[in-house]
Amino acid sequence: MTLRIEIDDLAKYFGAIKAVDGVSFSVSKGEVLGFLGPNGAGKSTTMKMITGFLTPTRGTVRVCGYDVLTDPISVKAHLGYLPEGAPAYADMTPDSFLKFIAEIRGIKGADRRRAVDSAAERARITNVMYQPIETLSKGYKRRVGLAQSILHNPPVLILDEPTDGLDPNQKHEVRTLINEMAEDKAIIISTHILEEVHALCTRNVVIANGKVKFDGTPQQLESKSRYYHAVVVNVANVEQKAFETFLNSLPFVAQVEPVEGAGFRVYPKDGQQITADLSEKIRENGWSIDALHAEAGRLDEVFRSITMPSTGAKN
Ligand SMILES: Nc1ncnc2c1ncn2[C@@H]1O[C@H](COP(=O)(O)OP(=O)(O)OP(=O)(O)O)[C@@H](O)[C@H]1O
Repeated sequence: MTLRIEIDDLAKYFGAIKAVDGVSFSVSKGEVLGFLGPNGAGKSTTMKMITGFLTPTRGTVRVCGYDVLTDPISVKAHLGYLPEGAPAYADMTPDSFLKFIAEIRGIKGADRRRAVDSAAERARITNVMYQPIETLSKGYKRRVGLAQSILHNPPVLILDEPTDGLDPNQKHEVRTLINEMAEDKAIIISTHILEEVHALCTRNVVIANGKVKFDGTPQQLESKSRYYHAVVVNVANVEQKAFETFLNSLPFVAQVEPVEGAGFRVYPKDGQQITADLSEKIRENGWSIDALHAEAGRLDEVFRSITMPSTGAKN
């Protein structure tokens, strides 16, 4: 595991506002870290500090071993950054914009053409290279931004809400692009779109009020849901009360609740998988199963419980 991004006790205060307040995590090559949190949680501020656009109040950021405070130029050379929203320079074409960025990054001559062509190809914008950026659709604008961020083939990518405001097709395309790049890079994407936890991320950090509330895999995040591994089950020709009593008597069952017109939802003890055991016990009784399916965790519920624990949801 090659560590590419190391963040230690990072903080940024704007006067009395503690936008980021002691954040620590690291990202390795091959990881796509989904940085989740509600509006105002501190995601953009953290990303701006990683990329050297904002100076931390406290703490350190290292990118590929370089400290962002003492070696900002090496840090910028090793990372690509897609800021929130669309790229500036709306009256430029993608071709002139990318050539301009290449120039700033010190890529010259034939290398410049090669870098622009390769980034344009990977971001799938070759068909709009000579059209003013302001006339492009949101999806294409975002892809121009992505092309800009990968122009120098950086080992680290920081993407701030890369799919925000895109339609489902455009979202899918941008996610595919990110997945394609994931293998040999360390990537952080900030998002509040929960479906991206599965579509994109190998790990998630959830922040709220400037502090890390969760750091783990998408599955670990999902397993915090009270619905994780719960099973909805119904049987034919059995009196409902008798069936409920039977379910409650099973050793692996923690709780049973009726589901309107669809039998019962059965919560397992200790989050274990109970589908097979449950179906076996029902068949032992000679009952025939009408419906039986396991539920996934509900990320919206987990997200709420982690970022707003006062709602009383399970944490
Ligand atoms: N330049 C600034 N001056 C003062 N306060 C700021 C500044 N930048 C951000 N903040 C505040 O810091 C907090 C964190 O903001 P940040 O933009 O990092 O959140 P975010 O998680 O990216 O939110 P969103 O999902 O809405 O983009 C917010 O309360 C915000 O108002």
